Amino acid sequence: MADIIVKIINKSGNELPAYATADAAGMDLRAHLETAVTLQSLERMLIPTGLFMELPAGYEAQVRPRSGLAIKQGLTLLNTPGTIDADYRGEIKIIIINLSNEPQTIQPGDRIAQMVIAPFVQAVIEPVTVLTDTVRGAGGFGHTGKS
Ligand SMILES: O=c1ccn([C@H]2C[C@H](O)[C@@H](COP(=O)(O)OP(=O)(O)OP(=O)(O)O)O2)c(=O)[nH]1
Ligand SMILES: [Mg+2]
Repeated sequence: MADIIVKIINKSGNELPAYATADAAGMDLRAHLETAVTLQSLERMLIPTGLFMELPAGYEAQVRPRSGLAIKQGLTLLNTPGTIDADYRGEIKIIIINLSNEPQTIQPGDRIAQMVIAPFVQAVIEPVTVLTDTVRGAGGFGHTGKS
């Protein structure tokens, strides 16, 4: 299988994103900060990474929370999974929110999120007036498994 090449400009001074283990799905992303920042309970903040990327056509990057930060500090991503488009050339930024009851501090270089590279398809939208019948029909939101 050919390598999927992701071009990255790193203006952060932090190490480049990398897979921590042989079969890791995500690469951790680090905060590009001059000084530590503190988020109050329920406060959200846009944290820069200092990274600028060029993904191959047909691929996106998904920015996801780290489970350790979520369980230990209540820090998660407000828009998870964040979508990085293949044609985006701006800085990758992370929307962190503090869902804990206490203030939480992020230090420069902290690993605040992880990034998964994934293929996607662009669909062709076909407007119609009737959809095909199915067993499920309009049932949803806990519809199955009831007698
Ligand atoms: O967590 C995120 C989400 C998005 N982006 C960047 C890359 C993405 O390609 C662009 C637009 O993201 P999105 O489509 O989610 O935002 P929008 O609110 O729809 O803005 P736009 O109108 O620019 O698409 O912002 C990030 O850096 N971090
Ligand atoms: Mg958009």
